[in-house]
Amino acid sequence: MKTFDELWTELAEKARTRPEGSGTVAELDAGVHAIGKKLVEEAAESWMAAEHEGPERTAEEISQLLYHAQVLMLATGLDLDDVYTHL
Ligand SMILES: N=c1c2ncn([C@@H]3O[C@H](COP(=O)(O)OP(=O)(O)OP(=O)(O)O)[C@@H](O)[C@H]3O)c2ncn1[C@@H]1O[C@H](COP(=O)(O)O)[C@@H](O)[C@H]1O
Repeated sequence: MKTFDELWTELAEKARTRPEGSGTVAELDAGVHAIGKKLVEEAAESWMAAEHEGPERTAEEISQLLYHAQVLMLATGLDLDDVYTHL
């Protein structure tokens, strides 16, 4: 298990060091348009899971939504504080 902040630290490091085989690096290379599509897809899957598939599947989809949100932040050069300032 990892927290949101721990995932951010891991993904930022992947973006910086670009290790072979990283899905995050591949997604960053695919660009903002492709990442945005994944984000919307996971949002829809979270919604569908919440309505029809129960809390465990919903949590899984939301975790993927958070992952893709972080990848979009990395792709656009945002840091956590840039987002937190709006909370
Ligand atoms: N938490 C995640 C995570 N959540 C979602 N995803 C990606 O989002 C996809 C989920 O999308 P889908 O539900 O559509 O499932 P899918 O496998 O894409 O299905 P298809 O579209 O392939 O049919 C997964 O396949 C992963 O590519 C994630 N990829 C990585 N992480 C974590 O990010 C860290 C870095 O990962 P790497 O960059 O791959 O080393 C690790 O700690 C990982 O656990």
